Amino acid sequence: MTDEQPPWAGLAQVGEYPYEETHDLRVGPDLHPALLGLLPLVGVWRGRGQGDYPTIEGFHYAQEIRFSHDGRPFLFYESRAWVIDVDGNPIKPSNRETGWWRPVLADGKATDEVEVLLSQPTGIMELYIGQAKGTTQWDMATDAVVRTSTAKEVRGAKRLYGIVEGALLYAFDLAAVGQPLQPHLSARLERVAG
Ligand code: HEM
Repeated sequence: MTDEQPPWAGLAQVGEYPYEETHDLRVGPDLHPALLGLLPLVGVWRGRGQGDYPTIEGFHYAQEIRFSHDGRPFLFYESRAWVIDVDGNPIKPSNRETGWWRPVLADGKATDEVEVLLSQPTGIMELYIGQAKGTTQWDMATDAVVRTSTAKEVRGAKRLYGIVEGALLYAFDLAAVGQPLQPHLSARLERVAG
C-alpha cells in the first residue's frame, strides 16, 4: 500500500442505483422496441406445477416468476419455486433461477430468435437458443450447459413457454443423471402483477 490517494478520494458518496427497472409496463422506462415480441411475458406470474423424473418421487410445486426490463433490449428473469403438498401448503423451498432473455437482433431489429441465459444455485448454468412460434410461444433447447464439479450431471434441457388464455404455461424436459431427455416439470401460472 502506498500513501497515494485513489482518484475518487474525496468525491461525493455514491447514491442509490439511478435507473429504474420494472415488471409493470405502465410505469418506468419505455419498453425497448426490440422487446415487443417478448412483451406478453413482462410481469409477475404465480402458479402451480408438477414434477417428476425416473430417479425421484413425483412432486407438486408452486412458483413465482418475474420478467422485468430497464429500457434496454433484454429481459431480466427470476423464478423461485417451492414444493407443496396437494392442498398447496409449503413443504420446502426448491429451485431458484435467474437470468436474461435476449432477442437476437438483425439490422437493429428483433428476429424470432431469443437467447436465454439461466443460472441455478445447484451449480448449473444453461444457455438456450430459442425461437418464437407465433406471438405467444417460445421453444428453446440448450446450446450449452456448464456445471460445477459438485453439481448433478445435467447434459441438456428443453423448455416450451406459452401464453394460453392469459396464463403462462411451460413444459421443461431434462437430460440428466444418466437419463435421456424427458419431462421434469410442467406448470401453469397466472399473472399477479404487471
Ligand atoms: C421449478 C423448478 C424446479 C423444481 C420445483 C424442481 C424440483 C425438483 C425436486 C423436488 C427434485 C427432487 C430432489 C430434491 O428434492 O431436490 C429435483 C431433482 C432434480 N432436478 Fe429439479 N426442479 C426444478 C428445476 C430444475 C432445473 C431447471 C434443472 C436443471 C437444469 C433440474 C434438475 C434436477 C436434477 C438433475 C435433479 C436430480 C435428479 C436425481 O438426482 O436423480 N431441476 N428437482
